[in-house]
Amino acid sequence: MAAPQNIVQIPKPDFAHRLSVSTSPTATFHSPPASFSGALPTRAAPKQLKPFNTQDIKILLLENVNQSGRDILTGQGYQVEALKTSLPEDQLIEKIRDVHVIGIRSKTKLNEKVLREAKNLLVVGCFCIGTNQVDLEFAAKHGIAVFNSPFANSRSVAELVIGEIITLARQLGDRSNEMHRGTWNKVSNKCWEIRGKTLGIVGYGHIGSQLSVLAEAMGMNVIYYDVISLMGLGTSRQVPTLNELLNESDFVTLHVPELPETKNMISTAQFEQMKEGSYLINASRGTVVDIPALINASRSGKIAGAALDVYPNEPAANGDYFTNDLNTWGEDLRSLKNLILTPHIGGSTEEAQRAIGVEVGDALVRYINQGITLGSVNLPECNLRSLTLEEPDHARVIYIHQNIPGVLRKVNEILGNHNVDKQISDSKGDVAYLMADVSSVGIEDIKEISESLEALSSRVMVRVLY
Ligand SMILES: NC(=O)C1=CN([C@@H]2O[C@H](COP(=O)(O)OP(=O)(O)OC[C@H]3O[C@@H](n4cnc5c(N)ncnc54)[C@H](O)[C@@H]3O)[C@@H](O)[C@H]2O)C=CC1
Ligand SMILES: O=C(O)C(=O)COP(=O)(O)O
Repeated sequence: MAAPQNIVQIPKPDFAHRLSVSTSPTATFHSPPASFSGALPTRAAPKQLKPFNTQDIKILLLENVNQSGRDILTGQGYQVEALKTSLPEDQLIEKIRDVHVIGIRSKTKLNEKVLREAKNLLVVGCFCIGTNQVDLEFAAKHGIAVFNSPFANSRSVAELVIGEIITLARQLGDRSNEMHRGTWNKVSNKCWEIRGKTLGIVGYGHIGSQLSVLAEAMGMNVIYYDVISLMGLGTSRQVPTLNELLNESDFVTLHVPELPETKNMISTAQFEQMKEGSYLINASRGTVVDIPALINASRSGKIAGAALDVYPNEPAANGDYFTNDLNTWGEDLRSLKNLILTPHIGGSTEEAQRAIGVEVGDALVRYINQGITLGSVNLPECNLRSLTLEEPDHARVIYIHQNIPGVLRKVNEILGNHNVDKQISDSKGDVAYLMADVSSVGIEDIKEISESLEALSSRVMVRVLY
């Protein structure tokens, strides 16, 4: 479980009025919480909170984000609404208009249409690995940072796949279903040990490489195919083409991201390349396998079984939704032999979900309170050591802007009237991120800096934290 977070100081009620500016986080000033001393260790005591209204930060968490993440966010005094499911697009649009932060998992599609309505949105937390469900480029161009948890559930997926390899090799799904129906069917025909068999891993990233180690420990030979050249763990071996992998493998398992290039990566031609009686496992994304082609390969006996955890269309909530209404081939798929179907549970373990909650929750707090973008998947990664107690009249200026010539000169003209203690700036594609800590500034100075930056034509988003 996450360590309990310190509760932020209760704001003085008249503070926003004294500032005579809105307390909207996209336009206003926030100080870091006393509980957070920054990503880099510092000897000086972290700066105490000045009173400000953190109650104003509204967060919507969808898809049953783990309690660990919710605790971190509510511990900061943010207003958190947590729902168990994702939302239909129209309801999502209604809700997203209001919030500064949204937390999602793999199901919620934050496409351009939805993000266009998200006028107050500062940051998206993907409480999962995949970020294919978010229009990352649109978000970046509108100054919305996106964070994820790049590997906290990798082990859970790898373990599920190990379980599926044995389950397929021993036809456990079918035997268990038969027993549930009262049928005793003791067979050894086409049931195998996995020792000495070849596992072909497509995509040798966090999950693929973790799986490689586990599979070798169980006596499998491991080969892998990846678009980049990677060092094999143990005695695993990279093969130069997907076809070579398909030709050699007894089990093929897919661990690539959802990309245009991975759409229907395994289709009729690829099934033809697979060994007679081999097995396919997909716990990556539903678009990677052409399901009608899989149905044909299974019916013809080309493959002896398959395990699917992900589907092109997945329901928003738990219930009896896995029908032809969801995917036209639903019933055909369900009728196949030695086919394990799971409802996208690869990363769904207590360990993984807790760790993801903490990792993404912390990243959101760091970003909201300090503007630190370390780990962001769509903005340049910038960090500055935190402000301390010895720096009482400092402010942190964050200027997200178009990556075009001449911007820094204009920004520094604005900041130039003050002492800039430290500054960092980086760019990624069309968007650049600047952080500067300025000293000896009062409320009026902060207001003036904020308004001057807001007026620049290169502006994407301005935030001032103090
Ligand atoms: N079923 C579930 O619950 C879960 C599913 N996933 C899915 O698994 C995917 C993989 O996860 P990680 O291993 O963490 O990702 P990763 O980014 O660490 O590794 C992906 C690997 O695929 C390779 N790759 C990309 N395009 C390729 C192509 N066209 N051909 C061959 N290799 C290619 C990359 O070079 C990289 O090495 C995620 O993108 C996500 O969609 C992740 C977690 C849980
Ligand atoms: O981490 C991922 O990318 C996954 O696919 C797991 O998604 P989930 O959090 O279970 O919706």
